[in-house]
Amino acid sequence: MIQLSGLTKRYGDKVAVDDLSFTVPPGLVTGFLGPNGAGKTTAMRMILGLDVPTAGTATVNGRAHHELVRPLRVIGSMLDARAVHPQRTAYKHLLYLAQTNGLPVSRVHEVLDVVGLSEAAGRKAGGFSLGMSQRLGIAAALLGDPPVLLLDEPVNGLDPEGVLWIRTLMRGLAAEGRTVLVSSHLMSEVALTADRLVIIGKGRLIAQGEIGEFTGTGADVVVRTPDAAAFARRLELSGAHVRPGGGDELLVHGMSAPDVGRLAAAEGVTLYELTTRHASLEEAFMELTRDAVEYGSAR
Ligand SMILES: Nc1ncnc2c1ncn2[C@@H]1O[C@H](COP(=O)(O)OP(=O)(O)OP(=O)(O)O)[C@@H](O)[C@H]1O
Repeated sequence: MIQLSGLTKRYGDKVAVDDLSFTVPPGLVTGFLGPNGAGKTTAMRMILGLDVPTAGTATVNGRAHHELVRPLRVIGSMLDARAVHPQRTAYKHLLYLAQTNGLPVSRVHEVLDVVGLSEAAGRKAGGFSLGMSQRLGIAAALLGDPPVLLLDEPVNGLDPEGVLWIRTLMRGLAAEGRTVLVSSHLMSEVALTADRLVIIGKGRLIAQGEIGEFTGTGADVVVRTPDAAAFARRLELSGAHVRPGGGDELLVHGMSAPDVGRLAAAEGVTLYELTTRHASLEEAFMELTRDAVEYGSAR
């Protein structure tokens, strides 16, 4: 489990992470979402003890990172897959990590096998494709067989096969009971893998919950009725926000389909259609983070 409590990081006047509190439970993949510059990497760096918080705490299984005796056995991470000495072979890179962290050499062979790099183990990491580098980064994260995994944008720049591989791996790791936190700035990408979402913008928590809870955000009720104009006024009087959908169609916001149906029945209004239109996850994400985009495009 990862726990953030009032976590804050300031760089001069800039607040990169602002009073962030949330819990990442075990046994699930949690997507850590936010537009570019939202503070995801900074928060992850503080969880990993690479940056010191200005205020607040981040703990991994109840301890701050610097209190962990064998950190790689508790939390494995991939922040920047390219951050490997280019002249070092994949095997040597993992061997060095294993030896400096008191892990058995047998683990090096095991993780190379898990990520499908056994054949390329003797090649220099500097010559690796992005996909191979990501696999090596994941191998390093898995080296200590940790119960907690933290991956920063792991599918960035991968081909479809690589994306599918990472998704399947993350789901498998969560199914084994591990805590998996994976960041992304694309909702569509996380939606296919994550069970839960934590959404941040400008360093602050915007929303969190199970993935199904987000599709309801921004849902419109579509109503078709021959009395469109009159029923629109009646809906507005009841507190709904109504937009004309063209012809006999109304798009109702802020009132559920059952409530719209009940109002129509009470008013004796004939309905041809009454449908809840769920916003896609991507729409929900854009809606939630609209005011939190650091460099939004002018509209
Ligand atoms: N070392 C630093 N010094 C000054 N500002 C920083 C530093 N590191 C991050 N920032 C700023 O903090 C904010 C959050 O950055 P961060 O990289 O954590 O965001 P992110 O959500 O990971 O974004 P991305 O998806 O683009 O990687 C940004 O405005 C960034 O410019």
